[in-house]
Amino acid sequence: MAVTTNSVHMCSHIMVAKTTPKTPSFNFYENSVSGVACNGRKLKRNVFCGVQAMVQVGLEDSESVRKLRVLEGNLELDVALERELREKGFLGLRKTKLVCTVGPTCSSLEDLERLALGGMNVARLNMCHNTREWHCDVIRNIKRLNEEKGFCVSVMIDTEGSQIHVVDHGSPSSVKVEEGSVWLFTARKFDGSRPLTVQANDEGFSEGIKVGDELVIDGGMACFEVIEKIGSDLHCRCSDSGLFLPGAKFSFWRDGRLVQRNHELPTLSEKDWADIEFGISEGIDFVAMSFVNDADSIRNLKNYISTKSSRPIRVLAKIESLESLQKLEEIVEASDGIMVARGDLGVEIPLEKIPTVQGEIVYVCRQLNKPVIVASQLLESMVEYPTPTRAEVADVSEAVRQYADALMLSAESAIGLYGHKALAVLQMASSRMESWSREENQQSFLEQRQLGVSLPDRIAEQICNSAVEIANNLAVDAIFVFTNHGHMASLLSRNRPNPPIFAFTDDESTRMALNLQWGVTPLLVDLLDDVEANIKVTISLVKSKGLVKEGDSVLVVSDVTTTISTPLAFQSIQVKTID
Ligand SMILES: Nc1ncnc2c1ncn2[C@@H]1O[C@H](COP(=O)(O)OP(=O)(O)O)[C@@H](O)[C@H]1O
Ligand SMILES: C=C(OP(=O)(O)O)C(=O)O
Ligand SMILES: [K+]
Ligand SMILES: [Mg+2]
Repeated sequence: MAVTTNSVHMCSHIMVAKTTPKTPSFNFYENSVSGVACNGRKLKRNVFCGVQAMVQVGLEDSESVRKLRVLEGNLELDVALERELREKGFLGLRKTKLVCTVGPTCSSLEDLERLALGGMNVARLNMCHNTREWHCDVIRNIKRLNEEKGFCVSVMIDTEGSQIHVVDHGSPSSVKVEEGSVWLFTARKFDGSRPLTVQANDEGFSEGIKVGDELVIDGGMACFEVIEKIGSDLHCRCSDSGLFLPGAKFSFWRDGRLVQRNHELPTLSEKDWADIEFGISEGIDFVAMSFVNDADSIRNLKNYISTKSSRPIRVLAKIESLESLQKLEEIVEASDGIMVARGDLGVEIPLEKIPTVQGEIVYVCRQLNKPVIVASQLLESMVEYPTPTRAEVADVSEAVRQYADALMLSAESAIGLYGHKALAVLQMASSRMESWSREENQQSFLEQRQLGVSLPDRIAEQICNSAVEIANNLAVDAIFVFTNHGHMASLLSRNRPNPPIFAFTDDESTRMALNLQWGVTPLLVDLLDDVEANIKVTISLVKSKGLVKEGDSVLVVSDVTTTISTPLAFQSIQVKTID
């Protein structure tokens, strides 16, 4: 079949070829995709099936056709992953990625190594806390583990952002609020703590607030009714007793709806910009931007980073306000990934809405092919106890069932005594739910998004959708993908295939970014210009590590250019049986 458009010539081949034991060449037989599928049975040895779509790019596009470096290679495989692979085999590999917040109880080299061995894929540094020097030491420790011990842990900084909250006076960790008691909320500073007085960090905290509005602390820790407003000060009577925790956040409600206020606080404060600058100089992989309210702030930061850093840094948008939910699609499109920041989100939307909103965010991210992290309070009780509540395990399992790319620990790892245990719980719960989902085969069909997507992108998407269907039907042991910027790897991941995806790249920042994508094991390898040679080299490298053996089958997807003099971009699928 050949389709000709103005600047792009496209022809698709579907081939099945069989080798004879002694000759390396293939005899090709034309066949159809349905002829390739073997209804879940394993391929016989020496059978080679291939589906290829070739795109001949017009001359004006030839510059953009990527060239791969020609170098015989060395395979960099994460040691924690290698261990897991040996223990559990390909199908047993955990697909859901794990993010750990690093804090005082896990910041030493030994503790970080323990977390890395326990499956931490990304280390998160919350710039709200501690000094830049402290964060610097942590980042250097992680880089050291990666370089010296062969781990592959990416680094994320999470900006402090600007938000209205209670100023912490260093008073007892929690203050009791009795029903009927009347409290003063003010932005005025005073020394030490004063009874029944709460200081807000911003003068505009009560702008637009009226007598009769409801003031909710931390999404329901305590509730007040505004009974008097004098200047910017509010007198409030407690209507539902509870607790004030340090740095408590508040939201105002009127007639059952959040009072949205466009206060003047910028998404990135001066301190945030300085922290980002610091992150760039330390070679971080991700910036998670707190309190994103529109796509512009994401685009600005991405532009800024591209002018300041020679190495790409992925920008993740934290969805933690009502406004960001209202502009979800545009924010997801503009960002490199999303964090469902349930802690603050639970202050701005009713708690009972969190599970469905989380499901929607995860779904939109998958549609738009962006990785998504489900964060906050997953195993909160493990901050104090060595075992989670059953409800927490159910919450973790639900996030895995929704096919989130990653799960995140916050205080559990940052200040808890059982951070490594919490990580093990995530590991076990996600592996269990993944295999259950696989058995249920609840692969939900992805709508085909056609609008606004260019033809080469659509080809890559279709190739990856078909590749995953073939991989699942043939029950191959693994999917190999050769990728420069991780695009094909993420399109494969988006289909949540049964076999693991091994993404070979020679770009270090691509490798670190792919650490956040469901089911993708990113490997750094020197790639050759020749697709067939890359396949040969990587298979033999993986084989030499004892990770694949004779009779195993792998499906290979590549989106690299050819060596042929006419510029050709190949996107191909092949199934190889190891011999
Ligand atoms: N770098 C750090 N230094 C000290 N404490 C930290 C650090 N990172 C996190 N924490 C602690 O862990 C808790 C949970 O982390 P996180 O959820 O990231 O922050 P927060 O609760 O402020 O939103 C924080 O409240 C804080 O007590
Ligand atoms: C992850 C979150 O952000 P932070 O911990 O920075 O408040 C959250 O609010 O859930
Ligand atoms: K933060
Ligand atoms: Mg938050």
